Amino acid sequence: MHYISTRGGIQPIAFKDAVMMGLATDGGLLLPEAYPQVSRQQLEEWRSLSYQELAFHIISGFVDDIPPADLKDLINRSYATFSHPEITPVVKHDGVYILELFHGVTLAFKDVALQFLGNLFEYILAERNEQLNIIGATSGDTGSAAIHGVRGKKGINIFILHPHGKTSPVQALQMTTVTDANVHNIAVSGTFDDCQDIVKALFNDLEFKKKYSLGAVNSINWARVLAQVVYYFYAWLRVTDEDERKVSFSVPTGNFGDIFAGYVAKKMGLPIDKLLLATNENNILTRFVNDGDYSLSDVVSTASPSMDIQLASNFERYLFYLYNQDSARVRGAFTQLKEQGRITFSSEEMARVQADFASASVDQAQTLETIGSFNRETGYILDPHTAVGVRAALDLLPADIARVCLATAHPAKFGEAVEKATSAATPIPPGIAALHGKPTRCDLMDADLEQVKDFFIKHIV
Ligand SMILES: N[C@@H](CCOP(=O)(O)O)C(=O)O
Repeated sequence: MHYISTRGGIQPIAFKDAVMMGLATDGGLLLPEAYPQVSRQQLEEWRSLSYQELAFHIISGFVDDIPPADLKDLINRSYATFSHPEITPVVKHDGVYILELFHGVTLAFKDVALQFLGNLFEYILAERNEQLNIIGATSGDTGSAAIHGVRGKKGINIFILHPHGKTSPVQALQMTTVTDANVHNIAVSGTFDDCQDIVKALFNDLEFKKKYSLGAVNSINWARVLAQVVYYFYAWLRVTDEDERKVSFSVPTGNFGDIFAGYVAKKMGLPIDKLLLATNENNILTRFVNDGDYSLSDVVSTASPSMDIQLASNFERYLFYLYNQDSARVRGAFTQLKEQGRITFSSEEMARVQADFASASVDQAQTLETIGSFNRETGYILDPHTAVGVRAALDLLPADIARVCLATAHPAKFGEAVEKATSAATPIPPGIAALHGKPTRCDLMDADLEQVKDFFIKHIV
C-alpha cells in the first residue's frame, strides 16, 4: 500500500513514511493509492471481534510495512488506556444511537487516534533512531489528546498552538497542566485558523521541516484518519443485524477529519446511507453541501469551541475525490480560494456532494435547547458538540434508518454550557477534578509565524 498527495507532487511512499511526512512535501494531503474492499461476508465475520481485533483487521489493510505482531501490540497498548472495555460503546436514547468516543484519557474522540499515533511515532523513531518535533494546532481537543499521546515518550518534543481564551477552561487545563520538559503550549492571540495557518506554513517550509524533523498530529496526518475509520465499522456492527443493514452517521464537524474517516469507511464498502455533516455557526461546510457556497467568513466563538473553524484542512482530501483525483484541479481550487476567498462548483459536482453528504448548521440556542430537552427526556447528558450532531440527526435523518450520532467529547469538558442547558451541575470525572489547582505552563504570543518559529527553535530539548 502506497500513499500519494492530493497535489500530485510526490512519488508514492510507504505507510511509515506517510506517517512521518504528515503534510505532503508538495503542500497537499496524503491518501492511499487504493482502498481495501470489505465484502458483506467479511462484515459478518467481524461481528464478534473486539474493538482491538477489528482495528487490527482494518488498519492492517492500509499498512504493509509493520509486522502484524508489532501492529497488534501497538493497537493493544493504545486502547489499554481506555476506561471502557468496548473502547467506543454505543448506547441508544430517544431513537438515536450515541457512539461514545470519549472514554480515552482526555475524554474526547481524539484519543482514539492519538493514543495510537503516539505509540506509532515512538515505534518508528526507535526503529530509525530518529527524533521528532511535533507541531500542531488545536481548537481544544486535539491538543490535549496529542500531548497525552506523546508525553514522556523518548525522542519527541511537542508544541501545541491553541487560540488564547477560545477553548473551554477544562480543555485549556488539560493542555497547560502538563508541564513535562518536552511539552510546550502556545496560546495564540487569534483563532484556530490562525494557529493552523502557522502550522501549515512551518510544514511547507521544507528546509525548516527537514532541519527540525517536524511531525504532525493533526488530521493532516493520514494515521489520524485511519484510526478513526475503525469506529464507523465498530458502530455499524453494533447497530445492525444480518437483515437490517442501513445506517446513517451524524458527525459534529470542524476540521473535516472525522467525517472524512466515515467517507473512507463508505469507500471501503461499509453500507452507510447518509453522512450528516453537522456544524455550529461556523457553517462554511454546511453552506457548501447545501448551496455550493464555499466562501470564507470570520470565525465565530460558540458553545462548541472545538468546531470553531472556517478552513477545514481535510476538505482537500474530499476535493481530490470530487475532482476525480485530478491534482491540477485541487491546486486550482486552492489558488481560487487564496485569490477570491471562495471555491466554486459545477451543478454536476454539487449533485455528487449531495449524494455523499447531508448537512445542517445548529446554532448555540438550538444546541443548548437540545442538551436540555435530551436530558429531560432521557436522563443522558450530551456535550455541546454531540448535541449539534444529535439535533441535526433528529431534524434531518429519517427514523426508519438507524441513526448513529458521534459523541465526540464528554460533557464535563464543557461544564459551563452544559450546566446552563440542564440547570444542574455536570458530574465531574476524577481526571478533570484533579486538574484544578495544578501548576500550569503556557506561552502567549501573537499569530506571528516568526515569533512561533523562534520559540520553537529555542525550546527544542
Ligand atoms: N477540532 C480540533 C481541531 C483540529 O482538528 P484535527 O482533527 O485536524 O486535529 C481540535 O479540537 O483541536
